[in-house]
Amino acid sequence: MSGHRRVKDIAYDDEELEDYSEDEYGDEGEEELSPDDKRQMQEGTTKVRNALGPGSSVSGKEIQDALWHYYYDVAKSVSFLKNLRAPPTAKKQKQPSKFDQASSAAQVDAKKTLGGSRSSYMSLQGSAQCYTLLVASQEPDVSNDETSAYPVPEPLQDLSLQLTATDFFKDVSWGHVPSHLRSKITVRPVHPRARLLGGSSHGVGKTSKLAALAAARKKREAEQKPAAEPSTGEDGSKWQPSAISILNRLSTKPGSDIACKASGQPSAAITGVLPPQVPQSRTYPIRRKKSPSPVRPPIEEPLPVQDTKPEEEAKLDLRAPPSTFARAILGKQTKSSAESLMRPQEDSAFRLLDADSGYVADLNPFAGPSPDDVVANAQSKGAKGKASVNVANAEKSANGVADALSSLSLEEATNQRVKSKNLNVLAEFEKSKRKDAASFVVIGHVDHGKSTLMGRLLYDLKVIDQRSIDKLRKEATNIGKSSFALAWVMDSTSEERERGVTVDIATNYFETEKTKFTILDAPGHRDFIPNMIAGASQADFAVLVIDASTNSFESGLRGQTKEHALLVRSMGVQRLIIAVNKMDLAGWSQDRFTEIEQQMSAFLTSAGFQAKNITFIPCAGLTGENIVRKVTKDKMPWYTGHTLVEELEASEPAKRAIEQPLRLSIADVFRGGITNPLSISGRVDAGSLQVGDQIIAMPSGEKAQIKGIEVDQEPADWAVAGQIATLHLTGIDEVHLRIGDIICSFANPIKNIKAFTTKILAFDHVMPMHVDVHRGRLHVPGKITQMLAVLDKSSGEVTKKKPRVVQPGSVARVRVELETAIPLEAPGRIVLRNQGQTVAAGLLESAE
Ligand SMILES: Nc1nc2c(ncn2[C@@H]2O[C@H](COP(=O)(O)OP(=O)(O)OP(=O)(O)O)[C@@H](O)[C@H]2O)c(=O)[nH]1
Repeated sequence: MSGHRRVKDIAYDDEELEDYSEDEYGDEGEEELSPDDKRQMQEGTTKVRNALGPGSSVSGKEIQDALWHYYYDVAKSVSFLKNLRAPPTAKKQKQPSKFDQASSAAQVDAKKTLGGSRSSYMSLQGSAQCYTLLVASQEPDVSNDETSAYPVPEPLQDLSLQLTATDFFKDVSWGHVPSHLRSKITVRPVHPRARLLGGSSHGVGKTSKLAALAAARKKREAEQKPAAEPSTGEDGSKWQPSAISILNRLSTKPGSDIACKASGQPSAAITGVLPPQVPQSRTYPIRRKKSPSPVRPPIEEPLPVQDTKPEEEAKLDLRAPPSTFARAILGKQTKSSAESLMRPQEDSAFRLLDADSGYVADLNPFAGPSPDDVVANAQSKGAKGKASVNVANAEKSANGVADALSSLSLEEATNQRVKSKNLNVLAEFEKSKRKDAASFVVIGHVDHGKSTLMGRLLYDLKVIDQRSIDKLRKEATNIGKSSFALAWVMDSTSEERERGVTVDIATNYFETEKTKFTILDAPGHRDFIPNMIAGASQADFAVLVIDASTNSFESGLRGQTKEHALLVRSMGVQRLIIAVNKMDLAGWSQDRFTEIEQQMSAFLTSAGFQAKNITFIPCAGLTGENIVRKVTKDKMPWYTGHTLVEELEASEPAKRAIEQPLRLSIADVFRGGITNPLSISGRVDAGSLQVGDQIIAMPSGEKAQIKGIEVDQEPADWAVAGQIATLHLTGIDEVHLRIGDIICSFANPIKNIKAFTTKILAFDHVMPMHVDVHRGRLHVPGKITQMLAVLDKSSGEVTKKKPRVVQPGSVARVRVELETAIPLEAPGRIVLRNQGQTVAAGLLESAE
């Protein structure tokens, strides 16, 4: 929703506010693209069309789908669409594989014999990468119908790319199957997947706007086409697409066991001969036209199959049998019910592990204390300082499974007490002569070259060896993304590599003579701003990457370049290095560099950065100019300043709040091995800690003890503010530790609060509204309940009391209430977001 409409919709009444956020967002998202999306789509379509040339047969819809899929990235969309239309022979010059040879032979054959008439289709070109095959019966093609869980793409126009499965397998001996038994092969697109669009696994936990729009579009299309109805059975019951696709896979071959069971014929595996031909309705149990339940049949009832005898129907229960664990838990008392859940065709291998077979002894798991009780008992005994845990008691009371657990708990219990060296950490830090530690977040609009720049930095500093880079180059080239090889040093997940888009913060390390640096490479795409906020919350300073090439700088300004800069400033970052990147594409032009420098300086100083804390460096991450090695005179004779590394080194060490109470924001929680079963990592925001310290985790309020510390991936006795440390903990369960929680000193914990007053800088119109409150990795829903005052930007004095709306760019004081209490304290920094947009960033003034 635009800020303009929001102003009109102001409602101070709490009840009205309740309805404000999610429903409206969902509806609007389903209706249409946002104006920004529309603009990007329009611009992108024109650019792609131009790049493809007038002779291209690519449709407008295909272009828009590609732009959507690649986040409006024109280059990627063009290359995808070109590949889509490229003739199969043009794709690879190298020796074709046996499969390729067979496939092209089949295509030639099919062209000769079948001409242009095609009843179904299959794109062979590119199919290996993009599609998986599903074999469906020759009955009405459910996977091709609109209600299918896997809608099939539009048929390709180029007939050389279209073949039926029957054509393809025509010359294969087992293809001589009577025509009424032949199957059709349909394609199931693997992409796009909603998960990537929906943000990272660490992230928001709800579908992104893009994913919501895509889902809505799909839903609308399905609703508009009555052709979807053929999936209704004779009795009017609708088949469940997902269930059907599962059954399709289970009933692929007429001779398979399941198909034989459905038909009442013995399977080939049992008889050693192929089954006689059977009527189709018997062969494929998916045609459950008399199904009484369209969703899932009741457990006791067999899957209804047309013309199938009742006792045979029972054999069609396709449910998975209970696991060994489930059977062990169910034990003998529930044997009959367990038995009733078993499929009749269960295999003998499974029976070997059957609870009745003797491998799992008579188990009555409820006779003694539960495994959790045993662990808890042992832990509490350890915590009380008893020298030894009463293992005998545990053995007596627990069954076999619990015995194993009790021995584990014994070890954990004895580890509970970790002796502190009682170090004077401040003195240790002073005399340690450790290199300075600094972490910086790399920010900027999507695709401006952040990851490539960092990959180049690590490569030129020899943190990454030549072999690893060669390997990445090869892998990137194999999927047609050779230009992303350096970015892959940072972007390590398959999703990120496939899409060429960073999703979550990537961390890497390097050191120079003076300083140990931690790189926090942030995603540039606006859907992943929560992850960017998380990265920025751990940074001492920021590197803002700007693409200098034509139009890119300008589109970045309308996109995330300004938003990221404002966000980091609001989160306390004062120093900014601006890498004016891709200077190779800007012809190493001094004019372009100066233009960017002037525009950005004006904006950044108005946003609260001091001119002395901003530095501009012209560079090219891809080719490596001015990153570690200086640019040669023939390219940029006009530049005599620092390289990026020199500028990083020149950054003054950030002031550390070492003497304040301990505050560490958890960035990750992980289970280690036997020696360190539970660990967390995060930046020490304030204070210090050492091995043996008692700490408290907030908001859970649970205590724990530090068993070990790692700093810079090496064991350490202590850590201080500014360092990113890994803590191995004992005496706490992992359920009490979540990403975003705060680790505090035992003596001085942070408070959980449910409301606060904050001074905000408005990015958008701000009014009483629902907001997500972000603090580092933590974010909770809340709402702005009171608009207290508009403030003068420089003096902070009240210029207007109780405003109805705060305009973008203004500073104001508002009161925020949270749905759940979280650990926050003044002067903490928070970001307020609404419907995926950053509306304000603020400094906490008082907590309630
Ligand atoms: N010509 C040229 N291309 C570059 C340069 N730096 C990056 N690129 C290309 O720009 C594209 C995007 O680069 P990335 O490093 O993935 O961009 P990013 O900013 O990290 O992208 P996100 O993290 O997804 O926001 C890739 O194709 C790079 O090869 C450069 O200096 N010159």
